Order: sequence, then structure tokens, then C-alpha cells
Amino acid sequence: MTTDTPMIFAIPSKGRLKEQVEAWLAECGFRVEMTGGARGYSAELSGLPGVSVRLLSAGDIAAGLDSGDLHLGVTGEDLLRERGDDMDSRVMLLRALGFGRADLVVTAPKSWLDVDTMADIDEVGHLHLAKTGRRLRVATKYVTQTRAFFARHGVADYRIVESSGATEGAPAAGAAELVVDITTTGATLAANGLKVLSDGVILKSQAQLTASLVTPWTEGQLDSLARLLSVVEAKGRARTLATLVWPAEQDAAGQAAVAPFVEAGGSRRANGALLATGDLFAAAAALAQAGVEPVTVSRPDYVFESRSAVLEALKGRLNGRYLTSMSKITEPNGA
Ligand SMILES: Nc1ncnc2c1ncn2[C@@H]1O[C@H](COP(=O)(O)OP(=O)(O)OP(=O)(O)O)[C@@H](O)[C@H]1O
Ligand SMILES: O=P(O)(O)OC[C@H]1O[C@H](OP(=O)(O)OP(=O)(O)O)[C@H](O)[C@@H]1O
Ligand SMILES: [Mg+2]
Repeated sequence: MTTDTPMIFAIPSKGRLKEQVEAWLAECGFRVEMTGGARGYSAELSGLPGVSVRLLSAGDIAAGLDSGDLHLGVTGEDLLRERGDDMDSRVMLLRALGFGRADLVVTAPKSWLDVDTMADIDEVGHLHLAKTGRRLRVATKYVTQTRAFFARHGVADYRIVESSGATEGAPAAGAAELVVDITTTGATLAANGLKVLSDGVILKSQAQLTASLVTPWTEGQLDSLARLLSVVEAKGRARTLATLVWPAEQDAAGQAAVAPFVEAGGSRRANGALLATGDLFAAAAALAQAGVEPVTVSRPDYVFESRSAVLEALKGRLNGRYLTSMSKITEPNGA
């Protein structure tokens, strides 16, 4: 079924996530076709009608999912969590995409030799306040997550200095004592003489395919999501599996040899099996041992399954809450 109002799907228009998102979509077999010219900010996905693609900054995608202006988007989990401690009530993370990885961390100057943990920060905070009458300053643009993390560790004697760029330079510039920022290679922290506290990892972030729970979803829009998700999940599954094929006349011996691997997370095929790639060499050895040959191995492009647990979980969360009046969600039936 095609919808009259398309599902709105936002992807990064710039920055470090842009190319990786485009590569991921291409790998799934979708082409992003710009509508309104190559320099426009709207597009369609080839082969997937009913989806309107918007190109936005990663930060705006998090905001649009949170406000309900978008149905679906790809952005960093760090940016989503920054929308509020209660963000899980407004958006649902559908799938971690394995790229755009960055850690949100609490850092202190390397020269603070006695400081290694959040408990040390608590102590230093008290001392600093007693000695100077001022609170320890923490430079960050991740205010929400910094507050929640410091509270969880019982650290109260600090204040946040909001920073929107070059945050790691704050201590050297005399603008703050501590820094909370994201790091990937650690090069920026090292260049600024900062170290990550041993219990200072606030979030291990990566790009997430995310649905808004506050936008009204029609049945047709959920159908579009179902099609997109089935392809994305089929591609993800394919990456973890390999197909083994052996001669028909040796099928009984072949199936017996791979039975333990099928049980551990594979499935039988006619004259072959679909197995976890991690089991591949052990299975090949078992087949050789049983005298089954030749065995050919290939990687599937997609492995489709009829149900998506993630989609059913999303429907469960939407059920009766934000659906438009015309649409009705069928409960996942146990059949
Ligand atoms: N090394 C990194 N540095 C910064 N962001 C990274 C890094 N690796 C992954 N990311 C992720 O990329 C996203 C931010 O991307 P980007 O800076 O392009 O977007 P933006 O913040 O919306 O744009 P702008 O910084 O221009 O406002 C975040 O989710 C972040 O976690
Ligand atoms: O651990 P690293 O590999 O060194 O990467 C982390 C740094 O990269 C990003 O800055 P960016 O260059 O995007 O500048 P920004 O501060 O303007 O976002 C991020 O804010 C960190 O400063
Ligand atoms: Mg940035």
C-alpha cells in the first residue's frame, strides 16, 4: 500500500555522518535521488515509494525526531540523548548502524596526577570551593548528559560553562577546569593535555536509525517503514551469515556434519546450510572430516525474514498513543 502522505526520513546533509549514511543506504541497495536539483535538500529513495527524504544537519535531525516533525532519521545517539533525560519517551532507537562512533567523556588536565575518577572530582570540587569560593567549571556543549552523569556520581560542586566549539581548549584558555566532549581517536584530547577519567565514559555513541514516537504515524507510513526496515535488517543479517553448498548425493552426511552449527544459529538448506560466519571454518573442517566435498561457500546479499521484532516493538509503543484517527494498528498476533 502506498501512502498519500509520505513517511519523512531525515539523513545528514553535511558533516562526518553524511558520507557514511549515504554509503550505508547504497549498501542496502537504495539510491538517494535528489528532487529539486542537486543542491536541494529533499530527495527520494529509489525503489521505495512513500518515503520523502530530508537532508538536515545531525543536530536538526535529533531535534526534528524529538519534536515530531520527522518520522524517521539517522543521527548520533549523543545528539538524541542531549534532547533530555526523558528522550526515550519521545523517540525509539531502532538500529545501531556501526558507524559515527564517538565516546562522550569527562576529562581533566593530565597534570592533575591525583585525579583519576569521578570520586576524585567530587573531592577536588569540595576543596576548590573551600579554597577559592568558586565552583569547578566544566566546559561542554553536552549539558543534559553532563548534569545527569555528575548527579549520578554525587558530584554537586561544579558549574557548567557552555561551549559550542573548540571545547578542549577551555582549560588552557582559563575558561574551565574540566571538559566533557566527544572523542574518537583521542588526538584532540592529547593535543590539549587532557585525560579521560577511568570511570568517565558517559556514553558510547554511534549513528542510530531512530523513529519519532510523538509524530502521528499512519498505517501507510508504517508500511513504508516496514519495507525500509526489512531491507536494512536483511542486509545486516546477510553480513553475519554464509551459505554452504555440497553435492546432493552427500546431503545426509553433510547435514549430519553441520548439525551442531545449525543448532547454534544457522538453518538447513537443500544440499547445504546457512551458518554464522564465525562457525564457517569449523563447519568446513567437520564436512571435510565426513568426506563431504566439494563444499562451496558464498555470502548472501540479503537474508529476509518475515517478521521484524523492532517494528513490532515500535508498533507496541505507538499503539493507541500517537496514531492518527484513520489508522489502526493490528496487534502482532502470536500466530
Ligand atoms: N570524531 C568525531 N567528532 C565529532 N563528531 C563525531 C565524531 N565521530 C562521530 N561523530 C558524530 O557525528 C555527529 C555530529 O556530526 P556533525 O558535527 O556533522 O553534526 P552537527 O553537530 O549537527 O553539525 P555542526 O557541528 O556543524 O553543528 C555526532 O553524533 C557525533 O557523535
Ligand atoms: O578524538 P578525536 O578524533 O580527536 O575527535 C574528537 C574531536 O572532533 C570533534 O571536533 P570537530 O573537529 O568536529 O570540531 P567541533 O568542535 O567544531 O565540532 C569533536 O568535537 C572533538 O573535538
Ligand atoms: Mg560538530
